[in-house]
Amino acid sequence: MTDAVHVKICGVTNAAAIDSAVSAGAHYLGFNFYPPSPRYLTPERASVLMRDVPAGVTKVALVVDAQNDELGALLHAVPADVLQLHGHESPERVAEVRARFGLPVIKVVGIADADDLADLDKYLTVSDQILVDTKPPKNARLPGGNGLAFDWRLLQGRQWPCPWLLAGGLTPENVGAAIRLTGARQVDVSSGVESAPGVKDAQRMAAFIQAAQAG
Ligand SMILES: O=C(O)c1ccccc1NCC(=O)[C@H](O)[C@H](O)COP(=O)(O)O
Repeated sequence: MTDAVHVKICGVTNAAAIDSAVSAGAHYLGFNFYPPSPRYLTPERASVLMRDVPAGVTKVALVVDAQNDELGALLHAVPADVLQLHGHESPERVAEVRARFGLPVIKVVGIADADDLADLDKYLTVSDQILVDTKPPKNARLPGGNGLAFDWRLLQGRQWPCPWLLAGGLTPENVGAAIRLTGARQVDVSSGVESAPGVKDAQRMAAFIQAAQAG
């Protein structure tokens, strides 16, 4: 028997969403520190919310092209377990952040076509995990959390030496098919389990986790 698929619920913004995600079996919770996002939390607010996350659930701090002083202040304020780098961080920058701040790093790589998979390879030795997400369209307001899927067939037959998560436009309705096609053992979702931007829906989170783990 294989282990259950791990689910990351990204962009939780309040205690009710955290409770629902944890009760439904989320393995990771993502806290968003990108100010233009509808899921943004101040470090002060996030710190209060993160304190009540049970041990065993991984608290991920999502940042976009953050500089060292911002990261230092953030990690002083919040008890994050992992950093998610969701900007244009180079492999050298990922290695630097990991060494300087001493936390495991998830680097996000955006995929639109097969060429992007070559970029992904550059991060395999410097990042603890890779989050394989849809590349944001040029006119997108946000670098992630856009509810758009990429062509999952691009991942068929791929194997990487480090753990990875599949993201981008996943929903309770399509996550089973995405897992079957790609072989993902970890999945990440934000807008597909919301009733409005930044508002997580308890029923959709539970349905998503059930579908992922059945998948
Ligand atoms: O969600 C946001 O607002 C966001 C803003 C800036 C950078 C990343 C952001 N979200 C990233 C995530 O981790 C999402 O879970 C991932 O991109 C998938 O999002 P979705 O397609 O909405 O499930």
